[in-house]
Parts: sequence; C-alpha cells; structure tokens
Amino acid sequence: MSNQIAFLGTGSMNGAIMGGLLAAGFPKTDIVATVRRRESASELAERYGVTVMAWDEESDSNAQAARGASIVVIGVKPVGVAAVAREIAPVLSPGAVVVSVAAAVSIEQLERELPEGQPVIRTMPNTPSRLGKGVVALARGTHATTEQVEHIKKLFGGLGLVVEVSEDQIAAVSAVSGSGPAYAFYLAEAMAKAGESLGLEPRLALQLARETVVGAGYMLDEPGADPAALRRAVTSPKGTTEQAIRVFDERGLPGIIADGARAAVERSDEITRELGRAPRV
Ligand SMILES: NC(=O)C1=CN([C@@H]2O[C@H](COP(=O)(O)OP(=O)(O)OC[C@H]3O[C@@H](n4cnc5c(N)ncnc54)[C@H](OP(=O)(O)O)[C@@H]3O)[C@@H](O)[C@H]2O)C=CC1
Ligand SMILES: O=C(O)[C@@H]1CCC=N1
Repeated sequence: MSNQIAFLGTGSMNGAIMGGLLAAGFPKTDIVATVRRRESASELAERYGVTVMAWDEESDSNAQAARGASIVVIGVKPVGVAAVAREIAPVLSPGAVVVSVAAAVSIEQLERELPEGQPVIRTMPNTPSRLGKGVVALARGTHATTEQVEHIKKLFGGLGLVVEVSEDQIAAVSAVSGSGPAYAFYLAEAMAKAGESLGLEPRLALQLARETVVGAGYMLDEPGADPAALRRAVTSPKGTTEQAIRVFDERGLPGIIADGARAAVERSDEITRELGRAPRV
C-alpha cells in the first residue's frame, strides 16, 4: 500500500498534526488534506505546501483524498464524523487505518459507518503536536492489528508523547491533555489581567505572563521534572509567593480545576449520547 496520509477536516487539530508530521520530516508529497471552504484550502496549501481540496459534494473531495491512502485521519467536528466516514467507506483500501481525532465519537459509532473489518484507531491529541510537544493518547479499534497500532504510535511519536489507553479513559484524557493547552493559555490570560490590575501596561503584563508560562513549561520539560517540587523552589517560606498560593488554596483553585475537568467529561458523554441517537442516513 502507499505511504499516503489523508487528513479529512484539516482545522486546528488535524492542521497541528499535519504540521507536526511535516516538521518531523514526513514528505509533503505523501499528504492530501481536505477542508470545507475554499479560503481554508488556499491558506493551508500556501502554509504547508501540501495538496488541499475544499469540500464539494459533486467532486467528492473526502473520498478522492482517502482513495489509496494507507492512513486516513478524520478531524472534523464530532457531529460531522459519521457523514465523512460514510463518504469514504466505498473507497477505503481494506488495510487502510482510519484514525479519528474527534472527541466523544466512540469507536463503535465510527466502525458502524465503515466497511466491516476496517481498522480504526481513536485518538485524543492536542495542539502542541504541531511543535512536536504534543500528547497523543490512542485506543485501538476492534480490527486494528498490533502492527498497525505500533505503526501509528511510531508515526505520531514525531508529535510528542504517545500513550495507549483504553477507550473508557479517552474522555478523562481529553479533559486533561486534550483541552489542557486551553487551561494553560487561560492561566496566561488571567496572569496578564492580574498584572494590569496591579498597574502594569497591558502589553508589558502580557509579555510577562506569556514568557513566564513558556519558561515554566521549559522547566517542566526537563527530565524528571516534578511540578510540586518546582513550585516549592519558587515559594520562599514566609515570602510573597506563599501568600499568592495561600489565596489560591483558600479559594479552592485545585477543586475548581477538577470541577472544570469533570464538566468536560460530562459534556463528552453527553455528545456521545446525542450522536448515538442521530438517525443513520
Ligand atoms: N482543537 C483541539 O485542540 C482539539 C480538537 N479535537 C477534535 O478535533 C476535531 C476538529 O476540531 P478543531 O480542529 O478544533 O475544529 P476546526 O473547526 O478548527 O476544524 C474542523 C475542520 O473541518 C473542516 N470541515 C468541516 N466539514 C468538512 C467536510 N465535510 N469535509 C472536509 N472538511 C470539513 C473545516 O473546514 P473549514 O476550515 O473550511 O471550515 C475545518 O478545517 C473535533 O472532532 C475535536 O473534538 C481533539 C483534540 C483537541
Ligand atoms: O473542545 C473540544 O471539544 C476539543 C476536544 C479537546 C479539545 N478540544
């Protein structure tokens, strides 16, 4: 089979995976991508130099892209996954691995739209994959062989940390590492706002917050880094940081983050149920 990868629905997440693979040396000529709008197609083709097709019922772009590909990565919104799977089902090579990055779409929901026996791998990636600093969790579908799973793990190894999990852990993984970059950006935003409220110029406050979160990230990236130990190294006894952390603890910030993650899992379960009820067409 070819080494061709088809990215179907190449927005924030699939774009980050594609960008990460290209940066890791995957050849442009072995990638075909699809999007919905023509403007997105031109932007993406210009940015990455790959073949990008806009969605068009007449030209059947998803099927065209998937035809002959050995790996097909579906990256549309959860509600659109079944329709894309149905579009490509007639053209998939029997050994092609269908990888889904969609939150909340179960392996069963995807497999039932594909030819019997089609190998499927459900993943939960995150956007730092573009920089090779991502996390990709994957769960194998009913017909994915160990060899296929190992191949995808090796390929996605260029995107960052790859972990295999059971499907019932994917929603929790999503609430930590899938959504997690947004939590870190939210923290940077909040720190910048705090700086402004203390009288710093907005531009300076943002610069300080951004560089601090980046610097802390680099420290976490060192081998064996422990966030609690790193935090303690900043927190002088009877010093200033201790007072800030005391307020965070008193206001229950860890519990608030846990509640947020739980709400993400609940939403994932709710979407899965909604998709389960959607009539097949
Ligand atoms: N964003 C993230 O951090 C993460 C997202 N995910 C999952 O990734 C998936 C996509 O999310 P995200 O990337 O954020 O969303 P985006 O809206 O950024 O990307 C969706 C892409 O799908 C394209 N598209 C829509 N309909 C079709 C179609 N029929 N055929 C081909 N392409 C189509 C859109 O085209 P156009 O650009 O023209 O509108 C767009 O490029 C979701 O299922 C989400 O759960 C998983 C983990 C993390
Ligand atoms: O917000 C979402 O639904 C997706 C899944 C994880 C990150 N983004």
